Amino acid sequence: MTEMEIDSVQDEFARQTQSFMQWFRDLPGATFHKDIQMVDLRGHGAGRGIIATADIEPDTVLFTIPRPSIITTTTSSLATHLPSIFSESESEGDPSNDAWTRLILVLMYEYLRGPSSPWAPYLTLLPASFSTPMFWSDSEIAELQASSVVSKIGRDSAEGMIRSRILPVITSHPSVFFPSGDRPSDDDLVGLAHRCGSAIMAYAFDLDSPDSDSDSDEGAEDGWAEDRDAQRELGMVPMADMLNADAEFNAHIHHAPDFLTATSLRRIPAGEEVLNYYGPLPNGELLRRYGYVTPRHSRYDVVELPWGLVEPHLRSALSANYGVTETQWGQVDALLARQREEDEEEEEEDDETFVIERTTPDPESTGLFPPTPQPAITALPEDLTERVKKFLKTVSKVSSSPELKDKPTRTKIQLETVRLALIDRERQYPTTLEDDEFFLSSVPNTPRTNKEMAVYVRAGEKRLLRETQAWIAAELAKLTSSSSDNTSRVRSREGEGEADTPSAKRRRT
Ligand SMILES: C[S@@+](CC[C@H](N)C(=O)[O-])C[C@H]1O[C@@H](n2cnc3c(N)ncnc32)[C@H](O)[C@@H]1O
Repeated sequence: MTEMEIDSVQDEFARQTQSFMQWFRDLPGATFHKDIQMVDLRGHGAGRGIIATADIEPDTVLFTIPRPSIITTTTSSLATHLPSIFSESESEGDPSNDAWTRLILVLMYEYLRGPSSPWAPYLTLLPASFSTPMFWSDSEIAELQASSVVSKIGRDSAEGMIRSRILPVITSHPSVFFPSGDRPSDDDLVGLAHRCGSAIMAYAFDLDSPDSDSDSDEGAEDGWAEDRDAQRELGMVPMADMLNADAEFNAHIHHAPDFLTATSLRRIPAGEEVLNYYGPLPNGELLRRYGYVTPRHSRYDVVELPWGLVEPHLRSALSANYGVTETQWGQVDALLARQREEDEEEEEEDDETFVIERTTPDPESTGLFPPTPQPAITALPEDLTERVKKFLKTVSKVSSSPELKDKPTRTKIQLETVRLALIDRERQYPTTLEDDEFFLSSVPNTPRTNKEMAVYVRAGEKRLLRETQAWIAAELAKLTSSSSDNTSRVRSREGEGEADTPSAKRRRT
């Protein structure tokens, strides 16, 4: 780009910000604190953001967003044109009737209205393109290596959903969506739907009902859309969604019946960015939904460990060290299959995965991390421990080895086999942690390019795998020293019920 072209892009960016600010200030009931300002943070790879221009005290209302200015299925006029789709009673069972699909339709409708949409100045601020992996090339996605994020990108399923649930609604109502008669091609509509879907993913709020004056974030993290399929009100909240975010933050969105407010959680010094919170997301998930990663989110990193990596090590350890025979394996498999049927445990399949994560304290009410405890591995996932225990107990029923009746022995087998599975899991990534750290050593503190972000994600996962292996090694050492110190005591407890192991905090991914 020539300097003149750069200037004109910058002018356009500033002009759009200005016209949005004017539009926002003119909304009946909207407020915007005099000591904050919307700024251009593209130099930091963060688009627009809001900064404090003077020191701000805790509990200060930073801005107020009147509910009617939020784009939802009730505030947009699309609902009046398509009552059959938007009225709950009439649309029951309709595949386009979920909060996610309906908001995509609403957003597309408002985009297609152009300048006549009441939200036109706001819509121009939403990105036309996204840096989320959904839009990466195959070679960029390959840089995520064995991260489980890869299987969650879902471009094909999004495309399928758009073609089967969004396009038919739009093309069968041309007078609503294309009143001027100018109908974009199907491919253009699919492109717009992708754009709206990604905007919802990175910008939409999961709105508390206007009837519940709530600060409660139960179920949804800080009001951000979590469960995309649930029948809940999702909305695009102008200004609230201009706040960037981090795992340490200084502002909070409060949902009141008639308006939403952004409030400071602590003193925000002049020059500091006002930051919201998107939840305790691992960097992989932050990248998938929002297209960026930050060092502070690393504490929430996760790795998925499939049962398929654990079971072979259990089987070979039990065959080699405890003499379990082929015939006995046949009996074990039959017993396990029967138990599965009796328990109706659908999840307990070969492709079941377990989420390895650190035990991490929640941020304090100021939005800062508590100084202690530091995030650390304190246990293996409870569901993994349970599954291994069940497996070992079943084997001990058919095996003649007396050692398998001994709880410390079973714990040792469990730890050793999971450690081997973790090593296998780490080997699924084609590069080592050391390779990745070498690459990252020449990258600025906050990675920006797709490759940098991908390496950051996969390195974080490898670090977690190493930490878990180190934790297991320490547990095994404790077990060995306590068994040599207390052989007699351990023997006297043989056959006792298994004590509860500490459980890692469970988190959905
Ligand atoms: C709700 S919007 C925030 C406003 C956005 N910066 C804009 O200009 O429209 C969320 C998007 O902002 C960007 N973002 C938010 N927090 C960020 C951060 N800490 N670092 C970099 N980008 C960030 C990401 O692109 C994300 O998808």
